[in-house]
Amino acid sequence: MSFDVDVAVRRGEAEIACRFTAGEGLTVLFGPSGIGKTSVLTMIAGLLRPRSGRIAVAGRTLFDGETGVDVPVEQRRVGYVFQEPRLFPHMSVRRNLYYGAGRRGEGGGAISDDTLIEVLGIGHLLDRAPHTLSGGEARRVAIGRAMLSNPAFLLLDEPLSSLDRARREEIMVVIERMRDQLDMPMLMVTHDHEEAERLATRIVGM
Ligand SMILES: Nc1ncnc2c1ncn2[C@@H]1O[C@H](COP(=O)(O)OP(=O)(O)OP(=O)(O)O)[C@@H](O)[C@H]1O
Repeated sequence: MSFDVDVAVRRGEAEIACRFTAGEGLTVLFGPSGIGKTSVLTMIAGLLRPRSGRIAVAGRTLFDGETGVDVPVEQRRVGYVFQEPRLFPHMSVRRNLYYGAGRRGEGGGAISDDTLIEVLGIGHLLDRAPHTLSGGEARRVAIGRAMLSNPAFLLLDEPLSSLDRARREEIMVVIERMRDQLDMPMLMVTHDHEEAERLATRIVGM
């Protein structure tokens, strides 16, 4: 089981509850704007505490309201790709990419750095500054930065939003390759039906 999630939380006026299990590959959390998809990702990441419930990823319990387990965010080994790329503006692409790489232990991650940079198609961008990148390039670097921190699982929050058609296609191809080539649980949020249908191994409706 890659994701085993059963959480509830209140945010302002909104009561958010979500329950699903998913196997290997890419799980898509699908639903309309405001339903609570981002909130679910932040609970799985450990940035928002559920009022109750349980979160396990790849067999490891990260939160359990009954037994009091609540693994801190920095120990969850989560790769989080936010809705906006959020690259550090004063660092080159290379330094952005390797920002979290100190966490890689002996033997590196599930994929070598060179392979990852090749899959993402960002090898020619390493010495560039973030403000010189297109939206699609910046997204690919943000995905690379998350992956190079050697995460145990990957959370992607609308990684295709606000990109034009060509850039969306580029990122979709990258996500498909990661889904098919990496043995890593991936959970992606979208409100776009076509994206969900194309990329998901399993779709969870919210
Ligand atoms: N800090 C907050 N204070 C009050 N209400 C909040 C807060 N954060 C989120 N909410 C509310 O919780 C609900 C879920 O928000 P969330 O961002 O998780 O939804 P979403 O499905 O990811 O939406 P979108 O697709 O628009 O990003 C919304 O109704 C939102 O208004």
